[in-house]
Amino acid sequence: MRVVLGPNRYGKAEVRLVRVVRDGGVHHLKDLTVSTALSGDMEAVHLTGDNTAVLPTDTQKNTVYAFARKHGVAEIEDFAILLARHYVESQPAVHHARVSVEEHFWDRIPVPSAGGGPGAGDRRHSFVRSGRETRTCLVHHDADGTTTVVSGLKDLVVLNSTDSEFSGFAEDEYTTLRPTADRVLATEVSARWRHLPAGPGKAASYGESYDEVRRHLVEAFAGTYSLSLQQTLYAMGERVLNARDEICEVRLVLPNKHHFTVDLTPFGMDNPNEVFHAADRPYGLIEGAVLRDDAPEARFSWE
Ligand SMILES: O=c1[nH]c(=O)c2[nH]c(=O)[nH]c2[nH]1
Repeated sequence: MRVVLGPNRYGKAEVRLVRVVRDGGVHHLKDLTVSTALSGDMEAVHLTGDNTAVLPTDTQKNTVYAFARKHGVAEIEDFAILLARHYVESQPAVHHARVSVEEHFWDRIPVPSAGGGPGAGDRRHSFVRSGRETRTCLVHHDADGTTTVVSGLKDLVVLNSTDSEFSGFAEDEYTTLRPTADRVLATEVSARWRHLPAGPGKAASYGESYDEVRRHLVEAFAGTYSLSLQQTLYAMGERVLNARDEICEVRLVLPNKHHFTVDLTPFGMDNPNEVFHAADRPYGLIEGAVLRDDAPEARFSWE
């Protein structure tokens, strides 16, 4: 028996970066959490403690801040690609880089004004952290020249207060769930979508692509008469793939945020689907991938 080193990578996790762009007196914010991980010829460091091949995680972190200053931060995918290529192309021992970025949104604080007179509008340098979802991306760059891009979002909470049923399910001796023809359907969407290798089509930036995929996901959730969350999941993925040529696969994680009608009969009241207990756990967890049948090999895209 011989012991060998298995797959490994190392990097800096969750570098918090805020970049302010000063456009005259009007400021713009980018608030990111960046994680980098490198792999390659790392036998020596693990087996003998020889650090020659190791670009320190501290350096990886510094590069994130330096690149933010040098190149600015536009779309998170572009920033991640720049970093991933830099680590691989500048370090002979590094054969693969994985960069993940989360973007936290901020909204401008509106200026209060009496009757919308002079001074009405948005503050130039004051922001409130948005209640919106978090935008994400995961980029890999390999020494063979391959770059893969997965974009995504998380913490997007949506709810339909009707147009959702769940019935006709399998039953056994442990089943107590009653079929329902009208329930609340709520979920916190985690979605990731894989771009075709060429990236978004000529006209589409990653920003436009993100806005459109998000719109399609939300509209598909709202517009689907749901017989199960699984069916809604498929409809959401299918809608994105039909609408967006640059995407070849969508992966969704949808917790079923159960809303149970409260029994008010002890108080002599009915409850015609109006008062609910929003349970936080346990929750159903529905996960699935929807993809074009001609999608290219994913290789390391999702890792
Ligand atoms: O949409 C649903 N899918 C399920 O698989 C399931 N299981 C369950 O108890 N409720 C639901 N709802």
